[in-house]
Amino acid sequence: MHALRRSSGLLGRLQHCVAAPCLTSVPHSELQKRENSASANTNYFIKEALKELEYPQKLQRLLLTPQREVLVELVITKDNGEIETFNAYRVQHDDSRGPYKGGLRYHPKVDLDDVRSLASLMTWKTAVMDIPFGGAKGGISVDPKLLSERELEKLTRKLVQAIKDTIGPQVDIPAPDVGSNASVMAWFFDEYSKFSGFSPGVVTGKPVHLHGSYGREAATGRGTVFATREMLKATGAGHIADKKFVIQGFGNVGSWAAEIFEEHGGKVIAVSDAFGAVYNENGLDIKALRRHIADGDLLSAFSEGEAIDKGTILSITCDVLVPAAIEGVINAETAGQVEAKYVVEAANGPTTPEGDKILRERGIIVLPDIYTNGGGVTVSFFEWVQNLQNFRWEEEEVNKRLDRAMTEAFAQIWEISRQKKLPLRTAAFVKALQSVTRAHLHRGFD
Ligand SMILES: NC(=O)C1=CN([C@@H]2O[C@H](COP(=O)(O)OP(=O)(O)OC[C@H]3O[C@@H](n4cnc5c(N)ncnc54)[C@H](OP(=O)(O)O)[C@@H]3O)[C@@H](O)[C@H]2O)C=CC1
Ligand SMILES: O=C(O)CCC(=O)C(=O)O
Repeated sequence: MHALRRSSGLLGRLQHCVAAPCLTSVPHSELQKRENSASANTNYFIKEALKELEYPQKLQRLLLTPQREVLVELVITKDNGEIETFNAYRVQHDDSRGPYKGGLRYHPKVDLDDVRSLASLMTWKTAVMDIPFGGAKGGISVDPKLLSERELEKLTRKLVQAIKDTIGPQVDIPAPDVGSNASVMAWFFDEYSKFSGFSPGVVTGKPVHLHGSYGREAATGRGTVFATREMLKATGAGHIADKKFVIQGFGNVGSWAAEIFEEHGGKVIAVSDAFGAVYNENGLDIKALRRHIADGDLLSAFSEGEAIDKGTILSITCDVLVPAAIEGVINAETAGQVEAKYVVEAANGPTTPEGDKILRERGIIVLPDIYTNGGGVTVSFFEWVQNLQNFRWEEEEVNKRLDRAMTEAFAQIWEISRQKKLPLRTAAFVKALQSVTRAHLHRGFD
């Protein structure tokens, strides 16, 4: 711990970084910590793990503080000739273990505080999964459903033009998140390459025919299933095959997780999206449901299930509840209604500290986000490696490596949890904090 005394030098450098690259200044009100904000919730969980580690205050601050925050305004001309502006963010939390890495969220409610929280989660996730990346996240305050494809493309290209000097294949590598997808990543790659030459490694989650990786689209859902399998095994609960699952969110992560749970013999008895929910006590036919949605039909109109109020999804009796949509859904009001033995956090930040406390008191085991959904960034890492090598792996190879990564990370978290008698979330943060701290100490601060 001797080297930690030098952390004030690094803090100085970080403070400089925070101020220097902002393309417009961040409103002071935005920078103030909000009670119960997403970043306050994330920091609460980190601090809980820091109590186990007893690191000096300056080091704690270094681990909690993002290294750089970029806020830009994007202006596009819409198809009808009107001009519209959007706020966009990229927060780079920590790069001690490798280039910054994390998705781009296109959502009307996204703000700097959300992105700050999500960037921090990426730092701990890459460390938990032991892949050589740091943590970052980006977002645009936009409802992508209200833009035409052409407008969305323009907006993405404007984002690249605005942040191109702070990203790059060895610097910061974005990826899909809520509201963005492989097409967005293709535009991103194309626009960046205009400035820097052919650079497929600047972004992951690209279409498979355009330097994407087999298996990336399904990776977060598939990783969630592997994670659940390991948890059920370790806790003596048996296999996925005889379990009932309820999934909130039926986008990329939720729908792939549902399909792969079903492939493993699990019964997915209810799923929801932003507009509705559908239930079948014998298990929904997930492939048929996905086809139904791909045809443009409402999830709740699926004829092989009963439409239910989406507000009831968290309280349906099941073995495993999988929040796979948005933040903060399991909170002081809802945690008491959860009727599952396990909560598997496929979404980022679905449980607030208050919600987490209630689940713990009720003996419900929570598999934390920074591990559960780490399959996405793990296969993003595989994609990046393939891009650097100009080479392609078979899907079977990708999935096998993903399985190994999820299994090994679980074993380490489980061991810490057992040895230190900690909930899995705190154990995961302990593992991640130790790994990131070790990287900082080895690299030095001068
Ligand atoms: N994509 C990835 O690889 C990764 C994603 N994650 C996390 O997983 C979560 C989901 O991301 P992803 O699947 O990519 O996003 P998508 O945009 O593909 O899907 C989000 C899903 O959540 C639904 N949703 C939105 N609001 C609500 C609500 N209030 N109640 C119920 N459902 C709702 C959406 O419904 P609708 O379609 O009707 O809008 C949609 O089905 C996020 O927390 C994300 O950060 C984590 C790691 C990697
Ligand atoms: O694939 C990636 O690089 C990051 C995905 C992401 O944003 C996440 O894990 O939350």
